[in-house]
Amino acid sequence: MPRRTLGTLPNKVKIVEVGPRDGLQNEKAMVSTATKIELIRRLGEAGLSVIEATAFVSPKWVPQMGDASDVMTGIERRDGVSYPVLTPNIKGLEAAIAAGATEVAIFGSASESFSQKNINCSIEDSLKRFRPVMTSARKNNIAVRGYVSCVLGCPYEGDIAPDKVARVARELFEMGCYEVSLGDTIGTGTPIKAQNMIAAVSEHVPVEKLAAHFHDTYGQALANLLAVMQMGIATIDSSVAGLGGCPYAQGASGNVATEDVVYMLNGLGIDSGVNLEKLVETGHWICSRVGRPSASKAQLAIAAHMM
Ligand SMILES: CC(C)(COP(=O)([O-])OP(=O)([O-])OC[C@H]1O[C@@H](n2cnc3c(N)ncnc32)[C@H](O)[C@@H]1OP(=O)([O-])[O-])[C@@H](O)C(=O)NCCC(=O)NCCSC(=O)C[C@@](C)(O)CC(=O)[O-]
Repeated sequence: MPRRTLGTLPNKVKIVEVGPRDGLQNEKAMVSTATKIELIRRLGEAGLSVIEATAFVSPKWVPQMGDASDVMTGIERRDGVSYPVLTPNIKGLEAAIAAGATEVAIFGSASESFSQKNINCSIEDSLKRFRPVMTSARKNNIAVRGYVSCVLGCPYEGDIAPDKVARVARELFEMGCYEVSLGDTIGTGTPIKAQNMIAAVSEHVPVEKLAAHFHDTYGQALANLLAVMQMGIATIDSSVAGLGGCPYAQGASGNVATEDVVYMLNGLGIDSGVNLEKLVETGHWICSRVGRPSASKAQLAIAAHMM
């Protein structure tokens, strides 16, 4: 039988694990700093090479990230693993550097309303605010990643035109972000919509510099990922056990679960460097710690055999 293919897919995918930050930021009950540190350790042990550790944001806005400095100074750093953190402004960057961060992320939005709700300023002002962060990061040898939220829809404005996404992504890239992560913050995207958005953005930012950051609110995230991988996307953001949601996007569920992504990649013969069994154990462990069921289908299925 001829071997079936899904078009051109990458040989290797880099997973950016966002569970300790995006996954936990929306938890109502405070998760202890020790649990966060242990989660990051276990994720490293499972083979994740990029683990977004925390966010140096205002604790009044996101109380769960109020222990950012303690998390960053408390983690055990593994060789070959990077631990980026969110920094919305210079104050965040300075605190992140003081806590030993070597990589940060700035985060903007393709939606004017979401920008106001999330970071309390317009898109234009956010870009102005990011410039000194970039300059200072460069001086301190800190790598900077960029995020664009609401790339496939906004909780306040509905549809977002791909050219709006492309504009913000281009600004972040031209400012010096080494990679731009495109967030389907509310998970409303579907595969063709996701491909159209990537087509628009990749006219301005090389596709190998883009990452897909898809939430799974409508169960579309894996389908959307496969669709954009066919266009050359080889960096995927995901969250262990599918934990998460955005404090400024009511009803949005977590990122696509890392376990589900790794299971799909394994089935496609694509290397991610992640040990699925160890990841499943980690997903099981963090769900028991935060007292919620896993949102990962693969985790539930595999754990049923393992535990
Ligand atoms: C950006 C601000 C700070 C503006 O908030 P603001 O109120 O306009 O800021 P401000 O400069 O007027 O400062 C207000 C207070 O916050 C303090 N402050 C100011 N900056 C910091 C800081 N860095 N760290 C700690 N404290 C800070 C500052 O010192 C002051 O304290 P006070 O004098 O009142 O005691 C605020 O809106 C904020 O922190 N927003 C963060 C919201 C957030 O974290 N959202 C979730 C992450 S984004 C996301 O999830 C989407 C993503 C990335 O995953 C992709 C996707 O899925 O789409």
